[in-house]
Amino acid sequence: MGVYAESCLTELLVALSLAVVALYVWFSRCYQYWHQKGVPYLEPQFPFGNIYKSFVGQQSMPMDVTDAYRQFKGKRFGGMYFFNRPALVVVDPDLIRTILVKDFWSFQDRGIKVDESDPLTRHLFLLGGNKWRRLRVKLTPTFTSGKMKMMFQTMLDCGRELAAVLEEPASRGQVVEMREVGARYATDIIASVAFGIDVNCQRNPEAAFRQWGRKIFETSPLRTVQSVLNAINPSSVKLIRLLRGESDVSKYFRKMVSDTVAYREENNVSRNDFMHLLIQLKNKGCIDSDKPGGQREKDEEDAWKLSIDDVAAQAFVFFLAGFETSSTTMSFALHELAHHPDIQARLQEEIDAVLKQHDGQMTYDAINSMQYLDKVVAETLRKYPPVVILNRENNVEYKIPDSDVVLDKGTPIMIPVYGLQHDPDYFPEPERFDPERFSEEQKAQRHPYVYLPFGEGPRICIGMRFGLLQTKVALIYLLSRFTFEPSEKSVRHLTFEPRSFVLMPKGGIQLRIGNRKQL
Ligand code: HEM
Repeated sequence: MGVYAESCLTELLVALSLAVVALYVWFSRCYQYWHQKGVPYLEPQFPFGNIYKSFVGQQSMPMDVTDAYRQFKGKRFGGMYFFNRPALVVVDPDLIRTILVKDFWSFQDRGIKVDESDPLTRHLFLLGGNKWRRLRVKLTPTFTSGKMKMMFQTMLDCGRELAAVLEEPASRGQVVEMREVGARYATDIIASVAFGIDVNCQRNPEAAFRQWGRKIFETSPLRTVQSVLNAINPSSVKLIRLLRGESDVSKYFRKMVSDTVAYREENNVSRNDFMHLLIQLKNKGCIDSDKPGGQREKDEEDAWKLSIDDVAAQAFVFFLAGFETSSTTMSFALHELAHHPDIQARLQEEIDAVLKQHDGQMTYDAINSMQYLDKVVAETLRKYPPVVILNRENNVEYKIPDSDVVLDKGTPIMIPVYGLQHDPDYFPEPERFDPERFSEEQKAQRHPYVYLPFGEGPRICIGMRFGLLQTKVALIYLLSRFTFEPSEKSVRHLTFEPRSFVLMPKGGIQLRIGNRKQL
C-alpha cells in the first residue's frame, strides 16, 4: 500500500513538473510578442506577466496598468502582459483621442468577453459590435435632459431622506461611514428609476436590494480565479458558466423585472422612470419623443424591439454602472471637504446663496448654476476616478499612426485614466485637492484627453448626466444642513480595495457629522 502510494505520488510530481515546464515554454514564447513588434514593454515575470501585485492582492489590476503608464512616460505607448496575454497601454493623449474618437470604429469593443448564455450580461456595457451599436442608439433617448428632469423628483425625494436619516447622528456629533450612506442613497434612486420599486434601504439597510448591491461588488476567491482564467483565455467565461450554472444574481433581477413589467402592464401603471422607457422599447421599439405630442415617427431601426430579458439586462447595468460610481464620488468628495474646511465653507456659501435666489427650492436650474459645486465634483472625479482604466479592443488589424507598429486584431487596449489624472505634467501636485484646476482658464490650457472620468467618444458613459446630478443633489442636501470633519477613524490618504473593479476606499470613509448651526 505504502509503495503504491509512493509511486502514485512520484508520477503526480513528474506530471506536475512537466506541466510547469510546458507552461513555462509556452509563456516564454508569448513573452516575445512585444519585443517582436518593436514595442517598448515591461519585463514580464513568469507566470504573472506584469500583474503580480494585483494577483497577490497588493493592489487592483487597473492599478497595475497605472504603474505601467508611469514607467512608459515619455513614450507614446508600451506593452505589458496579463499573465501571458499582451496588452497595449496608451500614454500619448493624441493617440488616446484617435482610439476613442477618430478611429473609434476599429476600437468599438471593450474586449471583455460576454457569457451570452446568461441573458443578464447582454447589456450595453459588455456588448460589442453591431449589437452594442443598435442598443446604444435605442437607449440614448432615455438619458436626454428632458428625461433627467422627469426623474429629478425621485432624486429629490431620496436626497431629502438622506438628510433626514443623518439628522440624529448629526445632532450628537457622531462618526458616520459615509460610503455606505451614499451607497444606500444611490441604491434607493436606481431601484426606483431603473426597476420601479421603492426599497428605502436608507431606513432599512438590510433590504434585499442593498444586499444584492453588496454581493455584486464583493470580492471572493472564486472571482479571483475567474479573472485569472479570463486574463489567460477570455473564452473561459463559458466554462465558468457551465460549472457554476445560472447565477443567483441573474435569477433575482430577471424575476424582479418580469414581475414589475407584468404588474405595470396588467394595471396600466405609468411612472416617470427608466423602466417606463424600457417598456416602451419592448413594446414599440422606440421611445416617445420629449416634444409635445409624445409619439414620433418610426424608422427601420425602431422595428427591432427589446425582449423582456433585454429590459432586465439594461435595468441591471444602470444599477451596476450607476450606484457604486456615484456613491463613491459623493463620499470621496465629502472626504476631501472634511479635510479642507475652507473649500467646504466656500461651497456651503454658494449652495446657500443659490438656494436663496431660488426661494429655497432645489430646482434643476439652481443645481446647474452652482459653478463651484461643479468644480468640486470635477476635481473629486479627477483625484478618485471610479473607473480606473478604459478598455478597448481593435476589431481589425491596426497600424498605429506615425509608427511602424501594426496591432493584431483583438489586442487589449488600456487607457490609464487614473495614471493620466495623477500625472504631475498635467495636474501639478496631483495629490493636492484643488477645484480651481477646473476653472475655464486652467481647463483651456490642458489637453482634453488627460481627464476621462466618464470615458470619451461614442462609448462615453451614457449615464454621465444622471450620475453627476444624483451626486450633486446628495452634496447639496448634506452641505446645506451639516458640516463634515475628519474623525479619529479617518485616514488622510486613502488606500483602495485591491480586489475591487471600481475605485473603493479601504475601510470606508469615516467622518464626524454635525449640524451647521452648532459648529
Ligand atoms: C459618477 C458616476 C459615474 C461615473 C464616474 C461613470 C463612469 C463610466 C465610465 C468611465 C464608463 C466607460 C466609458 C468608456 O468606455 O469610454 C461608463 C460606461 C457606462 N456607464 Fe457610467 N459612470 C457613472 C454613472 C453612471 C450611471 C448613473 C449610469 C446609469 C444610470 C451609468 C451607466 C453606464 C453605462 C450603461 C455604460 C456603458 C456605455 C456603453 O458601453 O455604451 N453610469 N461609465
